[in-house]
Amino acid sequence: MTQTALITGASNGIGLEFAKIHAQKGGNVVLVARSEDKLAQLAQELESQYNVKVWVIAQDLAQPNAAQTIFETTEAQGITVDILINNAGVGEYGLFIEQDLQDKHNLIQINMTSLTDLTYLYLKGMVACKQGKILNVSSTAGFVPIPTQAIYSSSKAYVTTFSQAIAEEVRESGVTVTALCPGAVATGFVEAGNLQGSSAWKNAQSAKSVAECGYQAMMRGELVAFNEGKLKFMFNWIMPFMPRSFILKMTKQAMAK
Ligand SMILES: NC(=O)C1=CN([C@@H]2O[C@H](COP(=O)(O)OP(=O)(O)OC[C@H]3O[C@@H](n4cnc5c(N)ncnc54)[C@H](OP(=O)(O)O)[C@@H]3O)[C@@H](O)[C@H]2O)C=CC1
Ligand SMILES: CC(=O)[C@H](N)C(=O)O
Repeated sequence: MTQTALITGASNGIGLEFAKIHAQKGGNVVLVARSEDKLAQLAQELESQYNVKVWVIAQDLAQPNAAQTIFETTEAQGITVDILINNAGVGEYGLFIEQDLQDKHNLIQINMTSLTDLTYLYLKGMVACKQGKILNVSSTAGFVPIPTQAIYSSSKAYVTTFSQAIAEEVRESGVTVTALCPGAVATGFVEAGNLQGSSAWKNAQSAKSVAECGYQAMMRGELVAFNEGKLKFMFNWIMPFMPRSFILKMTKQAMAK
């Protein structure tokens, strides 16, 4: 049966690659982002190249009602979302007290609140049908506190914890929830988050490789997925045993420009 995937942040980076992967496998796609022109172009390309159905929903996930609007749109069009990929997210760089508070509210809305709302709205139907998959794109940043990314790293800690908790809640239902925790990835995220020059991205991975890893982990129903084995080992078996003061010095240094 053709499965429909709703992918947020599908106009660029990792989300764009998720859309290509799913369409290549014959899946229908709902593309969500702000850039309607880019999404329309991508929709045309995917439909002609893979003979799948593609819908475009242009929505700003920084808006409080964005998730409800997206849900009402798919409901109104009779679209059953079998796979939800909450990929959209924004970064940050700088000392907390020097940040614009509205920008932080937007980051929290996009990275946490809209992700939560979309998960709530679509998970209910998946559990009722006893099938479905959710992939929440988190980050290795969620495993450690990061000076200059204080709210971003906290937002990803939320995504990783939230995803595991609801995965266990619905485990008997046939629905799986996966948190994908990439390391540095070479996308527009770096420029958009004013992160350019930070040594953390010196060995950034490709968006394509991260999406492939995340998609496979989602299909296997993994709880928490890393795109690199060394990161999985480090964040699961090394970092938890390090002194907090040492981790803070290490993350601060990694973000230094
Ligand atoms: N790049 C990296 O190093 C890492 C990224 N991640 C995570 O991966 C995910 C994808 O990031 P990545 O692909 O790298 O970033 P990109 O900046 O390349 O893509 C971000 C996507 O999110 C969309 N987006 C941004 N703001 C909004 C908004 N307000 N409303 C709706 N959509 C929005 C953008 O579309 P548009 O502008 O058209 O709205 C774009 O499609 C994020 O959750 C990020 O935290 C995790 C670890 C590392
Ligand atoms: C390199 C990082 O801080 C992290 N992976 C992120 O930006 O999400």
